[in-house]
Order: sequence, then C-alpha cells, then structure tokens
Amino acid sequence: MDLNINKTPHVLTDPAPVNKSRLGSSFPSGRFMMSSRKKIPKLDDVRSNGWLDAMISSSPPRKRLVKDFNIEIAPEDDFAQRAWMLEYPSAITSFGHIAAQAKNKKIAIFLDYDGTLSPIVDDPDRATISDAMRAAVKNVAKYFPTAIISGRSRDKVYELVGLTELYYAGSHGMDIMTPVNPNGSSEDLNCIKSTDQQGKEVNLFQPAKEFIPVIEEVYNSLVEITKCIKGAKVENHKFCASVHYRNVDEKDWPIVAQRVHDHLKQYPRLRLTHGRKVLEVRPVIEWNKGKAVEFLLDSLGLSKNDDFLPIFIGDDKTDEDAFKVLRKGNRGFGILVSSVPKESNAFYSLRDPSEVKKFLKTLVKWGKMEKNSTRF
Ligand SMILES: O=P(O)(O)OC[C@H]1O[C@H](O[C@H]2O[C@H](CO)[C@@H](O)[C@H](O)[C@H]2O)[C@H](O)[C@@H](O)[C@@H]1O
Repeated sequence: MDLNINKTPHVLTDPAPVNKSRLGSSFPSGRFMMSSRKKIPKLDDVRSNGWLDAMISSSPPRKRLVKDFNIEIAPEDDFAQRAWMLEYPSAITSFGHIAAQAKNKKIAIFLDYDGTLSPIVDDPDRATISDAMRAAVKNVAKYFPTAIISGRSRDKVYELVGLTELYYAGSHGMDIMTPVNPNGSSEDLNCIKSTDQQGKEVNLFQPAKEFIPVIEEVYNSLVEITKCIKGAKVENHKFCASVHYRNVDEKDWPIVAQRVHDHLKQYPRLRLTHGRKVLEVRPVIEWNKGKAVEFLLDSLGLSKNDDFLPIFIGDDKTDEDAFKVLRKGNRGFGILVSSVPKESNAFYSLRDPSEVKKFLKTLVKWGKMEKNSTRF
C-alpha cells in the first residue's frame, strides 16, 4: 500500500464487520429516522434476508490507523493471520512454486482494478493508478497476454489505466473488447464489430445489451431515492449500477439497504450483489468475471490446449467467480489481494496493491529470463 502522509485521497481499510447483537442494540427495528426526521418503513426485509449483514460484513476488519500518519497497526490476532497465510501463501514468497507451475507454459494475466491496481479510497472518481503501477502492468503485457476485468464501465477503466496493449472487460465482464482476428472464436450473437479508441476494428461482446435502457432507468431512480442520504453515491456502468455507502454514516446503512431493496422489487430481471461498501445492481443473466475469463481465454485462442496458465489477481467478492473457474478446471489460479484473513477460492495472496506491483515486477523479470533462455 502506498503510504504517503500528505497524499490525498487517503488509502482506506474497511470497517470491521459488526456482529448481530451489536446491530440489534444500535438499530432497534422501526426506530430509524432520516435526517429529515421522516419515519422510514420497517427494516424487516433487509434484516431477514441477510442483506444488511452482508453489507456490514462485506469488507475486511478495520485495522487501527495512527491518525495523521495513515499508518496501519497490525491486528492483534496475528496467529489467525499466520494461519491464514499458510492456507493462502504470499504469491511473492511462493514465486518459485508459481514459476515451476508455469514452466513450459504461457502465462495469461487477468487483473481487477479497484483494490488491486488502485488502492481503495473514499471517492471512486479519485481511484487512480500510480505511474509505477501503470509501468508494471505495461511491462507485464510485453511478456504475457494481459486483461483488466473490472466492475466499472469498460470506458472508465480504460480511461483510468490508459494502456492500449491490454484487453479490457468492464461491468463485471458484461462488456468485453477483443481484437477482431485472433486465433480464437468469437462467433456469438452477442458479439458486434466496433472500433477501439485508436480506430482499430475490434469485437465487442455484450451479453447484457438489452439491459442498457433499464440500467439507465434504475440508475436515475437510485440517484433520486438516495439523494437525501448523506454520502450515498450511485454510478452508472452501462450494464450494471453501483450504490456506494462507504461515505454514509453507519447508522444510515439500513436506510440505503432498505431503499435499494424496495426499489428493486419492481425489477425482477435485476439482481443485487455486494462489493466493498457497494451494492451492485446487475442483470439476472448468468454472466460474471469467471465467465469473462473463459470468454477471453477462448476468444484470444488461449483455451484450446493446456499450454496456458491463467492467473487472476483480485480483491473483491466478484473476483471469486474468476478464482472459482480457475480452481475448478485446475487450469490456473487466483491471487487474492487482502491484508486480512478472508475465505477465498484463490490459491495465493498479496496484501495490497503495492505487493501486486512487486509481484508483477517479479513476473516480468521471470518472463525476461524465460524468453532469453528459450533463445538458445
Ligand atoms: O471490479 P473492480 O474493478 O474492483 O470494481 C469494483 C467496484 O470498484 C469501485 O468501488 C470500490 O473502489 C472505490 C474506490 O477505491 C471505493 O470508494 C468503493 O468503496 C469500492 O467499492 C467502483 O467505484 C465500483 O463501481 C466498482 O463496482
């Protein structure tokens, strides 16, 4: 993690999950008031279906920050941390093992954006990628096919990363741009021809095309129904929408949950998933980051033989779909970015984006060595 004392925005760790008993005493049912002092509907729905619990526990425990210096103090439960690290060893210290698995194979790299390439910050619009991280990703792409698969819209994540040598998938993989003529297949009804930012012909795979108008509609109404909740922010990612509650006072989280939940009842073809202090509104279609990895491997011609070792690096719940796909087929592996113990389908871990950068640099060194050694 980049710990720069004077730098804004501050890099954040997420608040501790709150247990049910605490929730119960802090938020007795039926006593939630808006700042306008209007009574809001009872919160039985979001409680009974576990939404609120999921919101509260959707982020790792808070680590104590030394105020003014933004320095993290390690959690007391060092033992749990060490035990967890045995199960999910560091991808840096285990690099030798990873290299052995990759011997005589070609690696393909899949990267999440927020929390992986860019540290988690308060304002999603200020989640930039550092020049050093951008350079590391650019170098990786010289040796290995590299794709970014983000929950953000494809345009937005391209604008943030700004590297033309990568493949981009936005909206949790519901918007994928691939070259027109790779070795792979792309004959799918959801594929259309388009042009990229450089005017090159490309394929666009958009399995949730028909949802664009409804997402626009629901985005507008979510903005409306959350506008009086201080700190709430809604983003439109074209094929999905995000409702952020990171900057909402914790006592108002149930209001966010209830309003979004009630509103979505009118949209049976939309569903809700949880991310890091964010509720993600998505089409009900069977598509996720795992499917996007499979699609990319296929359309880039990387899935036809066992010669490829796909590696996915991500920090969030939505990245678990990709970890699962790689684990299930025993094809490659996931690396979870987390500084606290979390259950995951990944094989390895990295603590934060600064370790991701270190790992990518190590990968480049190894790639260079491999390339040189195969020359002879
Ligand atoms: O799949 P990702 O690239 O990781 O995108 C997931 C969500 O990331 C962004 O939100 C998260 O990062 C923000 C900036 O650090 C943070 O403020 C927020 O609390 C996090 O949830 C993005 O804004 C969302 O739209 C993405 O869905």
